Amino acid sequence: MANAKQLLKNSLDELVDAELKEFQWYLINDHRDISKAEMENADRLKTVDKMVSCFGPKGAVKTTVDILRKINQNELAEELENKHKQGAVLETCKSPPFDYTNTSRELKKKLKEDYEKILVGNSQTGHKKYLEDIYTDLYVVENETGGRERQHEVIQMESKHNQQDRPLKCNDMFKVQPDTGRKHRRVLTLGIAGVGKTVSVNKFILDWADGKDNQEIVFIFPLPFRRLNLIKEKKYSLIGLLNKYFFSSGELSSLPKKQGKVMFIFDGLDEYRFKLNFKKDDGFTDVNKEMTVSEIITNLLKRHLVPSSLMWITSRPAASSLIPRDLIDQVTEVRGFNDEQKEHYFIKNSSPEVARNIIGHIKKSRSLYIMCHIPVFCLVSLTVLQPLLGQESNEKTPTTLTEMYINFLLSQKQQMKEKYRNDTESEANACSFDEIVLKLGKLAFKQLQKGQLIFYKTDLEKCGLDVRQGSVFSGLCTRMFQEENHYSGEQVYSFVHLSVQEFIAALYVFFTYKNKKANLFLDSWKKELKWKLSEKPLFKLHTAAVKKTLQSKNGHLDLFLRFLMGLSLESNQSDMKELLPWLKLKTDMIKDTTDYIKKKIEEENSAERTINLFHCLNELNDDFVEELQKSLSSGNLTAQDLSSAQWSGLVFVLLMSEEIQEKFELQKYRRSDEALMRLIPVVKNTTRAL
Ligand SMILES: Nc1ncnc2c1ncn2[C@@H]1O[C@H](COP(=O)(O)OP(=O)(O)OP(=O)(O)O)[C@@H](O)[C@H]1O
Repeated sequence: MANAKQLLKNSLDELVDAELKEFQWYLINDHRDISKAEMENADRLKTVDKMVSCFGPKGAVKTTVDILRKINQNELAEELENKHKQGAVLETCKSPPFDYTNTSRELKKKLKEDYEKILVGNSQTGHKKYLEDIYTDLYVVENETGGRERQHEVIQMESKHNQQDRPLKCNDMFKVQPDTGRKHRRVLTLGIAGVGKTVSVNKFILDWADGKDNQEIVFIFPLPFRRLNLIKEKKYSLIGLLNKYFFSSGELSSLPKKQGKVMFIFDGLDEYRFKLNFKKDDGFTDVNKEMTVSEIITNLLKRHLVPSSLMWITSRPAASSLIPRDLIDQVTEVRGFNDEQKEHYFIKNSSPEVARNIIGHIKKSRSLYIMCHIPVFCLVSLTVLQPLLGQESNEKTPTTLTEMYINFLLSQKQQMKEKYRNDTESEANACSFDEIVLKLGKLAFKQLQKGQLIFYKTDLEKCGLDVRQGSVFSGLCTRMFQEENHYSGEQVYSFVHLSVQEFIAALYVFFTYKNKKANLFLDSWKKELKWKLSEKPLFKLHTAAVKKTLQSKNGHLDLFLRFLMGLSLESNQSDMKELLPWLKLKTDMIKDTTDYIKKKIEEENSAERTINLFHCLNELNDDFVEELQKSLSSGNLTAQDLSSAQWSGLVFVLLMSEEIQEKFELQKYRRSDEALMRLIPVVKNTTRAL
């Protein structure tokens, strides 16, 4: 029996050249993923290959039938349709189960190449390291009730009874659970920014591609949301999408049907820019049917498409509610490094001597040591502290998020200077680091507002950045997804880590306020004028930023807001001056802002948002512990209702607070045994637990 490619070739052979041209014209105009250039000199064979790689075999037959009808080749269309149907029937009746061994091997080879190295966001421009060399085990827990919706409070409280977080190995996440004998098929993994979700996913993929674990899975398809954003509203069949990303010659024509043989990994739900509509009752079951990426995702999750597949989704907690919890079998949380893992990270990522110095140094500053439970802070600490290690005294150790990132940028500046020291041509680049930071800031802010985390050359140019300048990429911004260039013909860029984009965006907003007297949240000159004439412009800027942040459904401005608050603190501004020498210093009052945030905390329903507002108060050096206690006991932030990820956030913000070191009024928090358990790290660090 002829395969789809042969059938298509036979049909196109029947067309004369002018008809073929007309056929290709429809192909280009009806399907945006086939470009004019690709069809320019394409003969029949090339046209067939292109269609199969874009739409998959079944989709290509359907497309051909449709176009043949449009060009009045109805008989040919019918013949093709019938022959293809007969073939499909024969195949299901007679053919033995499809052998996926070679396709699986090919996928493993590709994924190994793609995932064996990760970009390490330090100043060695776009430097990649072997994942195995930097990877340190993370603390991941199983948490069945984490982040449940409020309407399920009763069930949540019941199921939480007697339940504790269980540490879990990522590689075991989809295996039969030893205690219950169950196998989870839809897992949602939560974790705060930079805690290691992407790295965990990458390690899982690499271990599979290397043949080390989870070998019963035949295909793993990593589809990061960041990359899916690039597809925009373009329609693909699932098979077409997989062929586009993983099989350049379009050889994937079907998927294994047995349970657990195919796995989809969607990393970074918080970064997805399109709506996921779970209410729409589309029920698409055909892997060859063209649909939007959002429809592919919702239909996979609702078990319409490839119902036997495994799915792993990762997200920052603020965006986790975008997926209805009844579609998820298991929620897990990446908690970052425990103390032992932190130290192991530094040992693995530097020489033993340097590691000893760094560990000694961060241990002296309790807050910094705590912050290092987040791997991206370990990375920042490594970058910031390495150059300081030669000196005897380590004057100022950063203690807040904002201080850490200011220092991170300063160290980038220093390293860039050293890099270009003997390079006269590039010296100019090194000198204008501050200028580059502001231009990158403009880019970061504009794009962050739109929820855009990857940009094109034109976006960079609009902000005055010349991509040919090597320094643009120095540790802050990087070229990414090389394979995308292949399809779109355009280079794609992003910041080395989302938190870097969030920080630089805040720096830009603050600098524009200070030096240009402008409020970037205002959209009309009338509002701008009113703001300029107001008595408290900084307060007004802050309130606009808080409002905007609270409006966001997926919390995409949360970290930005924390940075903006941190930068407004006078003590941080002298460090910033080193970064941006022409920054105008003037003391601003922040009391109005802290009062406003406290008012918002009282009004806010979402625990995530409330915790972020507490973080903001902490960045502003406010003594907010009283406030937090009030929130917990008033029921506004009810202790029993907090999910695991929310507890982590709360404990983190408590540990960061200087106030809590002095005294910690345990009785005010003790609403349940569980609450007490969760707060143990806080108690341990308190000099006097009341
Ligand atoms: N297990 C690990 N071992 C070593 N380094 C790690 C590990 N996990 C994370 N890192 C470091 O921290 C950085 C941030 O981690 P990652 O991108 O996985 O965070 P994330 O949770 O996906 O964050 P976000 O929500 O902001 O995307 C990595 O680029 C890496 O340098």
